[in-house]
Amino acid sequence: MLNPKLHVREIQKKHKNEFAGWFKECIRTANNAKQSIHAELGMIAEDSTGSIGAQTKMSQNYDNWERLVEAVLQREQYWQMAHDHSRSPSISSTSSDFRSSFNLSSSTDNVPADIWRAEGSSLYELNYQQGTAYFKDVQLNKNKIFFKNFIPNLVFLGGNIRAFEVGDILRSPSEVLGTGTFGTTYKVTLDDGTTIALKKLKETSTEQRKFEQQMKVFRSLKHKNVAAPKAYYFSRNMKLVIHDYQIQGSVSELLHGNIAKKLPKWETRLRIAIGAARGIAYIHTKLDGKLVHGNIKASNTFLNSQQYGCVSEFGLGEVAVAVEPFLMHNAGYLAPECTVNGKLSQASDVYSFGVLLLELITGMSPIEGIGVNKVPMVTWVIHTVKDKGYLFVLNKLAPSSSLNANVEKEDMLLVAMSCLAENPKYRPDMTNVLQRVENIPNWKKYI
Ligand SMILES: Nc1ncnc2c1ncn2[C@@H]1O[C@H](COP(=O)(O)OP(=O)(O)OP(=O)(O)O)[C@@H](O)[C@H]1O
Repeated sequence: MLNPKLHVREIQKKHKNEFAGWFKECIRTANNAKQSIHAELGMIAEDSTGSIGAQTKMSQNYDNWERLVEAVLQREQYWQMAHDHSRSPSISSTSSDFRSSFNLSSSTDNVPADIWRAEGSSLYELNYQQGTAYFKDVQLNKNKIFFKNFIPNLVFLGGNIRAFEVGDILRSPSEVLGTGTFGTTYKVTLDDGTTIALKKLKETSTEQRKFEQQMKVFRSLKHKNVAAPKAYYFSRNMKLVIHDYQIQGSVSELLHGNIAKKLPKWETRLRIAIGAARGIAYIHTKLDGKLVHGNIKASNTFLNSQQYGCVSEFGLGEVAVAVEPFLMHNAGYLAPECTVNGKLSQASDVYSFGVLLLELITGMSPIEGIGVNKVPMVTWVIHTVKDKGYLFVLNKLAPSSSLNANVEKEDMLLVAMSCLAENPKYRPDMTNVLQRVENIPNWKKYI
């Protein structure tokens, strides 16, 4: 593999428009080719077990697709980028990070801004506004620069994930983790052992531009309590969203997946609450304070590497198949007004967070029935706190032998109850909720 440190600035200066035009054309042609072959092949067909991996036919399809894209590109002579340059590009072996800026007009959508070698990989990154696409090879031949094996498929959104291709996913073993509101999630183990969570969205007619805009929003989210997607794939027939696989499982599994019904330590639950509150409060500050998570629940909350909660699976309502909030798989978490006006909001996020707090305090699922009438836990708590007070509820659902934990659970129940106000106007905003949740623990007692 050649060292791709190319002295292209001179070329780029002289031929900026030519490069930009080339890339635009290249992406357009490749996308057209990709779409027509997808239409023919129908890409990923799930087999009866729901597995999407190790399908010879599929990898053949992918090879065909790759060959077609390459053929189209070659035919159109888009490979040849630097013809007729008066100065030949040279190869340097002194670069430590391989970066070679093309700095094409990055203000235009779909026009790449940078190309460099993907760390620890044989792929070459091409960055453009919506994310990062990959080439397999870059070659120099005399005064010509060749970009080989254009891979216009997966777009990476930053973060520490190694570059791979849709073909890698198709060839890798996968298992279904579950099917939710927006699609089916698979755990895929890549050939080097890396695991990813891949969500195949239900059929949607979302325009590519809208989809990519939402991905751009995801790309702008950088917070340790927010598990944002790492890559996506968009074609007419298939939309994939890729996250890191969360090895510790979701908070739902931690609370309810244990056969022995052993709850995580109270201290862990405190950290989950604080982390999730930080993540949601951060999301609420984005897009001029207009971004809504829209799907807060225990199965979308995970533990980050510091063992604090982090929230995932947000904003998919914007790009996935249109789902009325009350048809979402979020029974028990949905704010009452959403069942009437069908609109998710930051206030409805606050309500859902209040439900998550109750779940952490009691260890019960929000819809688990209480008493002979099997009243759902959240409804029971809301009514019983009003009738009989906080201590009665805690003694019944969350008894604890430690005085400190009792005090903290009571504080958390107070915060939860304010989030669960029936009228959204009376719910605190997430910044306020965060402050209160952060003040609950008496950390000295845990040292
Ligand atoms: N990144 C991930 N790592 C590990 N498990 C995950 C990951 N993403 C989702 N899961 C798990 O996969 C299962 C299915 O998730 P999915 O998001 O498709 O549905 P859901 O959470 O039940 O509902 P919704 O679509 O409304 O979020 C859930 O148990 C979820 O906790």
